[in-house]
Amino acid sequence: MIKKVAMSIAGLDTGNGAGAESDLKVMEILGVHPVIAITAITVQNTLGISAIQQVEPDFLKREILALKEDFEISSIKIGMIYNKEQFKVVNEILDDNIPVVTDPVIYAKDGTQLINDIEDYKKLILAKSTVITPNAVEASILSGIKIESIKDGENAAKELYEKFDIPYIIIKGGHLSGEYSFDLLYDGKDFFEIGYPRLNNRNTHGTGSIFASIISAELAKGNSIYDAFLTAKEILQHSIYYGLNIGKGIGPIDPVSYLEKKSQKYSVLEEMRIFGDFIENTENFWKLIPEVQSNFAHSIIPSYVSTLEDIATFRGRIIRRWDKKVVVGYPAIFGNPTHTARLLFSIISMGENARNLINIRYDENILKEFKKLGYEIVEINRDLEPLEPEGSTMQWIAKYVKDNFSKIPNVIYDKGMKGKEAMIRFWTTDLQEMIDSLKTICNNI
Ligand SMILES: Cc1ncc(CO)c(N)n1
Repeated sequence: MIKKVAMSIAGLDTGNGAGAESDLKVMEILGVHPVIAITAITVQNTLGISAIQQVEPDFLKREILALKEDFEISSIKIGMIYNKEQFKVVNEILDDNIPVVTDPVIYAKDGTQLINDIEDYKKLILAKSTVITPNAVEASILSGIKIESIKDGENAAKELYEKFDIPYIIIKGGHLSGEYSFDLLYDGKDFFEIGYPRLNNRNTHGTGSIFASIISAELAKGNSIYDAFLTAKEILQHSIYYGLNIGKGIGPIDPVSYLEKKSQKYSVLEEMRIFGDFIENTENFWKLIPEVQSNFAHSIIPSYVSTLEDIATFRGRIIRRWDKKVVVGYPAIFGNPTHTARLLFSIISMGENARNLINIRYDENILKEFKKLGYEIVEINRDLEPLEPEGSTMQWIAKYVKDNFSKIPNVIYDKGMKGKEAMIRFWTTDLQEMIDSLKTICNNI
């Protein structure tokens, strides 16, 4: 196995939010092998930086040379780099044939200065970069142009492009206001702007480092700056959404969640197959299927669920045929707005650790079996359901049960009403528990 190798020249954040560790994390996720030259150790947690120990310039040089001698480096990312002496060392080893992505982290979130000797930095580091990724504040400092709008950002990008002869300028608009957060890329000819809905999440530590690392990793793999920019925006949005609420201050964003969610979705599809096999091979299962047929909703780990896209159901439902055969309507798909998916989503939104939900035929004997298995059962009276808004029944059921019983029992049934078939809905956390319970019921009815 061979991977591209990308070098990160950065400070170490003891709290593992920004800097070298965040570079490591996200580059690994993107399939690049990161190697690190540490410029400084920062004593840092979610509350800020309390001390900085810089690495001697000579020692930094030895780190970089050891890496360059051994590996074929496909891109270099430069983050915190402390002072003039360090700039000189780095400047000497920069090679025109290797893309250099520079994140001018002049100040940390708490205001601590991470890069000193700014005038030297401009000459020795900025001007040798292929891409720079300042936020609006940093771009203002470096260009001398105050940035309060996208138009200002475009002017600052032009100024930086012309003054320092940097091929690509990216200015991040996360610090500006507005419903959308825009970043812009300037290549000397055109502006490319990407906006995502602004997230109000508090835990945003590491955003800048991770953004630049994604650009660097993507360039190392040979992707274009334009594709790298798209990838960075997408992963950043995801990582901020799932930012970690740990520590007493501003917690780290979580790029690992991007991979975690993808792999969970794969497991969910495999488990849909397992559940489908169980249904099709279980005697008497047809007795559980109502007139409107059944479906089964299965979710990724509830703490990762953000929309119906995180819940799978069978596109063709679970059908009882005329000859009592039960047929599963594959494929399993995510984001299908079925009753089962919407009810499971609502139950999860109420804070329950629910992952599986099936609707089955209303029958006193089936309810008795659930009771025998030890489940708590609740009846809801659909006469109480408000008529408006239409299509919100599943949300209403979850809220009604939660309000009246504080937790949501695993078996919820109603006796129907005009035009609505009576129904039992059964949810569990554990898939095997659901299979075992349904198997027992099928054996006994
Ligand atoms: C080590 C380090 N690099 C970069 C930043 C900027 O977020 C930080 N806080 N710490």
